[in-house]
Amino acid sequence: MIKLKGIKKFYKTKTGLVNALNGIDLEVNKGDIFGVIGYSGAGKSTLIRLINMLEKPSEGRINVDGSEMSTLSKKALRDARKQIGMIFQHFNLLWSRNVKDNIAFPLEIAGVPKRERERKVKELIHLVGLEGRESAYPSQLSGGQKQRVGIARALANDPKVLLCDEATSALDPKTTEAILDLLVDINQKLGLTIILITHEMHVIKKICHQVAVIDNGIIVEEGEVLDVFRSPQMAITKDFVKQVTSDSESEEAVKLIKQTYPSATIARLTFAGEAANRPVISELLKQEAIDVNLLEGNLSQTQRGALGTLTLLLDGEAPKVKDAITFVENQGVVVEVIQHASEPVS
Ligand SMILES: Nc1ncnc2c1ncn2[C@@H]1O[C@H](COP(=O)(O)OP(=O)(O)OP(=O)(O)O)[C@@H](O)[C@H]1O
Repeated sequence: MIKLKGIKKFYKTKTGLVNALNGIDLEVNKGDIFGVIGYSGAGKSTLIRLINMLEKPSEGRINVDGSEMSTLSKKALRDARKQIGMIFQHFNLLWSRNVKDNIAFPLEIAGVPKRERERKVKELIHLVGLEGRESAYPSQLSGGQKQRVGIARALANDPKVLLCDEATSALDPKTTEAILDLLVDINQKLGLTIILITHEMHVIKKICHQVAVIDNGIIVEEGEVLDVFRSPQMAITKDFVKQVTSDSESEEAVKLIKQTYPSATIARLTFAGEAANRPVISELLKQEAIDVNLLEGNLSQTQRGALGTLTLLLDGEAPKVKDAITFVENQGVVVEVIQHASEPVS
C-alpha cells in the first residue's frame, strides 16, 4: 500500500545541513496499523509528513497505493492527497466552526453538494461517537472529543490511509485508551491503513500490527509487534519494550529479591502469542526437582495475541534449573536469566 525507498531529507539551516532522514526503506501493507516509534528528534514527524508530501524528500521515492508521489502534477497530487487523511497531536481544528462544520470543511473544499455533505457528516459523527455535540465549538469540547472531530474530518473524503501524528500525546491515559480503541474500530470497519508515529510503546502494543523503530533518521529495527516485543534486538528497542513490560515497582521488587536470594537463579520469561496460551508454568511447577517462586508478572493483549512477562526464582541443583529453563524455552517462551545461581561459598 505504501512504499518508501531510499528516503533522505536534509534541511538547510543557518548553522548548516540537518540530516533529518538518512535513508529510509519502509513498506506498509494494506489494512495494517503500522507504528513508527522513536525519541524526540529521531525524524518521526518528518517521515510521516513525507507520505502526504507536506514535506518533499531530498532523495528517494514514495509510492502510495500505486501513485509515485514525488512525480505527480499539482492537480494529481491534490487528488492523491484525498486518499490520505491526517490527524494531529493538537487537533488543528477550526476554532470558529462548530463540530459539524469542522467535519464538513474538507467536503466543502472538494465541492460536495450540501445534501450529500450533511449525510456524510451525520454518518461520520455516528462513527466517532459525537452524537449530540454537533453544534458545539472546539473550545467547548474535551481533548478526546476534539480528537474525535479530527478523526471524523480526516475520514470525510473516504481516504485509504490515515496518518496519525502523535494523536494521543496530548490526552490523559483514559482518553488515550478510548481514542486508540476508536482507531482500531475504524481500521476494522473501513479497512483503513493506519500509520502512526509515537514515542509511547504502550500505543504500539495496544493497536499496531507492525512496528518500526527510528533513531537518528534511520529505521534500526522493524517487524511484527509481537516479534519485536518477544525479542527486541537493539538497545533502543529494548528500552522502548521496557516502557511496557516492567514498571519501576516491579524492578524494585526484583532488586530486593536478588539481594535476599543472592544464590538463586532469577529468570524473566516473555510469552507472546501462542506461547501465552500454553500451560507452561503449571507444567514447570510439576517438575519436583526444583522450587519455583513467582516474583512478578503481567499480561496484556496486542492486536495479534497476548503478551506476558513473568519473573521467576528457580531454586535447585544447577543441572535441574538448566533443564527447567530449556523446557520453558522449548515451549516458545523467551527466557532471560537476570541472575545466575552462584556456587555456594565453602
Ligand atoms: N523545518 C525544519 N528545519 C530544520 N530542521 C528541522 C526541520 N524539521 C525538523 N528538523 C530537524 O530534523 C530532525 C528530525 O525532526 P523531527 O521533527 O522529524 O523529529 P521527531 O522524531 O518528530 O521529533 P519530535 O517528537 O520532537 O517532534 C531534528 O533534528 C529536527 O530539529
